[in-house]
Amino acid sequence: MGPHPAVAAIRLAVRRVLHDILTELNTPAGVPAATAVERTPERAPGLPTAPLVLVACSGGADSMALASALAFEAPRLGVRAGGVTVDHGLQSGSDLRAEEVVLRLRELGLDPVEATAVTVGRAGGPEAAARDARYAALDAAAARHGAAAVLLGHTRDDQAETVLLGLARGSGIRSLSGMAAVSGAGGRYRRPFLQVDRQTARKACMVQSLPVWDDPHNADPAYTRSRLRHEGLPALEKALGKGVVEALARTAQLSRDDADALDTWARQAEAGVRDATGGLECAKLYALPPAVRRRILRRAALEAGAPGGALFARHIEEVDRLITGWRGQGAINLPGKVVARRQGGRLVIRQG
Ligand SMILES: Nc1ncnc2c1ncn2[C@@H]1O[C@H](COP(=O)(O)OP(=O)(O)OP(=O)(O)O)[C@@H](O)[C@H]1O
Repeated sequence: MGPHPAVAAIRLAVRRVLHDILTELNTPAGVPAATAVERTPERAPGLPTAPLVLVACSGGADSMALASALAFEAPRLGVRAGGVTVDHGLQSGSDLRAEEVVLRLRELGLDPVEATAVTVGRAGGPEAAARDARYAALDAAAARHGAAAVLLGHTRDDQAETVLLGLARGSGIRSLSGMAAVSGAGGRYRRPFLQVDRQTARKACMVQSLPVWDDPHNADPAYTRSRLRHEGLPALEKALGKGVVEALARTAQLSRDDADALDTWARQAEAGVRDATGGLECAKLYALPPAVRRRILRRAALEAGAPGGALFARHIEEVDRLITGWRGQGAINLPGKVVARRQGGRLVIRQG
């Protein structure tokens, strides 16, 4: 008899990502994919060591399921599997819990395994500060161990929540595109469970008798994401039906593809709207579709020194009116002391 369907689903998701990682490792600089690494689970002495893949594990159901699937699949593909848990130090006893997670990961057969403690600052609010500290620690661990990739346990439900948060910001399809399956420096971070729902991950832990830890923050209504998880999404499901989570996750993928295509178009179009001195020509900008034009304007504002996190859609709309609704209006002040003004037929965006 095969594994429980939930276990089969999480293993398949991880297997696919490990295959991707191996294919990329075997194709540096366009060399056709060799399957040497895949065919030699046990390495002969003298051969380079097998690539290492780490799982970032909080001890919660999603990342414990991920760790168990990695522990199962990695040796079959000639990959070494390790784990890292980050102690945010935000609750008393968090260090003991981190040690417990380390033990569980070791029991699964992962090696190396480590707990790493971080100090969470305040910048950007509690969730963002914890996330920044966590990724810095995971980056450091990946570099220290020379890991080829770090797996994260975000599920389809997390993706749906991220899309809704983006929708509420009202800043275009990039913010609807949720989390990428591959992100970080050199594509370090992988999210194998973006198509796997939270219930499946939880079930997989249950049937494998894996103890999981439920983070009290996940149920704390002080956190926006927690309110969305426990109040927002259930209300949407009640009103729109059960398929809403899947539809939101699909929206993420479609939006990401659209946003990537528009970004590429904008990069290509930019060369055509600049004059010999690099100035932006208003008439040529006017002729472009708004989605492309606004991307060029945003890039120009960022290049001039406007901070990305403070540059909102409404700022770009204001600048856009210098092109599309020109009636002699004055300069537009943007974050980071950047100023956009129209001078003759040129748009000038610069600091000060
Ligand atoms: N303390 C931590 N140490 C290591 N990795 C973490 C930690 N917290 C989160 N992660 C990683 O980030 C992913 C997303 O975490 P988040 O807390 O947003 O979601 P979650 O649904 O609660 O996940 P989980 O059930 O695995 O805790 C986790 O699945 C895990 O891979």
